[in-house]
Amino acid sequence: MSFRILVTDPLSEQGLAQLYAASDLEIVQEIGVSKEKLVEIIGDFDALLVRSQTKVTEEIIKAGSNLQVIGRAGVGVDNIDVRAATKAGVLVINAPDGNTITTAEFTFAMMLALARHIPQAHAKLKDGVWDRNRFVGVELRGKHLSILGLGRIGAEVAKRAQAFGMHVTAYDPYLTPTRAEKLGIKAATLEEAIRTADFLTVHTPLSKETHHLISDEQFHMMKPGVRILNCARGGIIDEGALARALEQGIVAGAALDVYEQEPAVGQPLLAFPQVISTPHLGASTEEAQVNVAVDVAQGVVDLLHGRSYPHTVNLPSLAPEQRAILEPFSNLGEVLGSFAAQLFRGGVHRVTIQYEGEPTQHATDPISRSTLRGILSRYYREEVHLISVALIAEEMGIEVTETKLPPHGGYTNVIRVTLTGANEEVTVAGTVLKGHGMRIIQIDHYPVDITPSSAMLMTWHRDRPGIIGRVGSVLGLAGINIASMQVGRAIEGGEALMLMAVDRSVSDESVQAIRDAADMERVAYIELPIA
Ligand SMILES: NC(=O)C1=CN([C@@H]2O[C@H](COP(=O)(O)OP(=O)(O)OC[C@H]3O[C@@H](n4cnc5c(N)ncnc54)[C@H](O)[C@@H]3O)[C@@H](O)[C@H]2O)C=CC1
Ligand SMILES: O=C(O)C(=O)COP(=O)(O)O
Repeated sequence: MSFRILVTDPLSEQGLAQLYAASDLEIVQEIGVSKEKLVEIIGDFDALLVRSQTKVTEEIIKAGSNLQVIGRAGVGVDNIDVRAATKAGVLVINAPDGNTITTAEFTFAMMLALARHIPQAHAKLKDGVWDRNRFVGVELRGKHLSILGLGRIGAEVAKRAQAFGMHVTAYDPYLTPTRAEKLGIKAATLEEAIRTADFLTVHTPLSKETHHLISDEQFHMMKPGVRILNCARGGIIDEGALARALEQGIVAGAALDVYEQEPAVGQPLLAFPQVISTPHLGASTEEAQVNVAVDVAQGVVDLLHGRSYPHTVNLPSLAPEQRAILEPFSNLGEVLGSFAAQLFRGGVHRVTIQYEGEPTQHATDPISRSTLRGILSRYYREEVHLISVALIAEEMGIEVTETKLPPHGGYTNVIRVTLTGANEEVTVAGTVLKGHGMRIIQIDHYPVDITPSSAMLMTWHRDRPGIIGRVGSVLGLAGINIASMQVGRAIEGGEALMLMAVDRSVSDESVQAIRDAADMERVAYIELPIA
């Protein structure tokens, strides 16, 4: 099998070398392709590689009928409709490590340039004016730097600022006091960070929460004379509010690398002499471009070949050893989910996945995703991807709850799936027995013990002699062998169920014949996702 990869933004050739080296990959470069052309051609590709220029919209993703992976050679994925990709089961990956230092250095270059008016003085001299009086700057030493977003880049900016004798304060909702202390940084609230800053720099992703994080209200809290930097994403700082703050003299200067609309030619902020600006160059060094292209190309190669990659944006990534531990539980979850969904007759309102024992010692998200896939595959017309299961459940209005309990009832591990609807509830539980594979151990309130198989038959009936024989003869006439069988009943002569693993599929006619022959309450033929 071979794969086709489309590259639409300029990526380092050195980074792409491993793609060219692989014999089963065909690489097509269409740099700067129009949206219309992209929609037209994307259907022929298994992977799309971009930087920040290509806007990967829902329309493009929908047209990408063969698309498996969208790779972003860099950090920010705000140019990719990740939700649409998730819904379509397309993995989005990025390369967040390769440009950290480059972007931190760039931010620092911008801070120094801003403090000392280097771009303005340079432009004057190039124009033939020797002016030593207009460009008196400020020192960084002793100034308060506030960093909003202390992630990879924010932390590297902090280190460099400390080397310059700045006092560093950071606001980041995920910053722990221990980490702040280790980095020698003052952790603050957003307001505190805003009020104390001489220099304020943003290093968050652009999200609903960070959009216009700095707007008129925040500018009015700032110390007059503050200097602002944005080398993260346009839109974190409200550009209109920044222009007003510059006009009002609150902001002494701003350094911008990123803009709400890019390319930002003609952006009114660029007309302010106190604003220095670059065309989204933060990650543009030879080193960073090789790094991110190598990383993302490796990610695409690994994922297309069924291996894992650590930087998946819309699916938690697992280390191979973790994968090996979780795989049997994920397979069990999918089987139980599929089983429960086939017993369920109405519309599911709620899915409860209960974990007991071993699975609770690990991240259960991958198991829950597989369980949901088992359930949703019954209802959804198209193939259900692990990437999109949570979103599909949300869109179908299904509430998903996970609970975790200590080991119970003699099993070291149990997964119990309960589907609840308006007037119906179905529970199926199972376990993984070391060296013996999965077992189904409970169906509703009946304890059972049976190895699930790809074809199963289940009956609900009143416990009485002769039932097994009648079912066996109908199956025998249809040429279907019973591989194993379990009978469960609460009390003698009461409600009972029979569960059989059969060697091949059972037709609707045979299901009806069993129902008639043994006067069964219900007979269900169940197919399970077992290879
Ligand atoms: N100008 C350029 O060319 C480049 C820009 N970038 C951008 O820089 C930004 C930071 O990148 P990294 O440090 O690699 O990302 P990161 O994910 O390591 O760090 C982001 C930090 O922001 C924090 N955060 C999230 N929401 C927040 C909020 N509401 N308030 C405060 N903090 C919040 C997170 O907890 C995290 O610590 C991204 O927007 C990225 O796209 C990255 C590389 C190059
Ligand atoms: O990595 C990021 O988030 C960047 O902003 C870099 O963007 P670029 O790849 O230079 O278009």
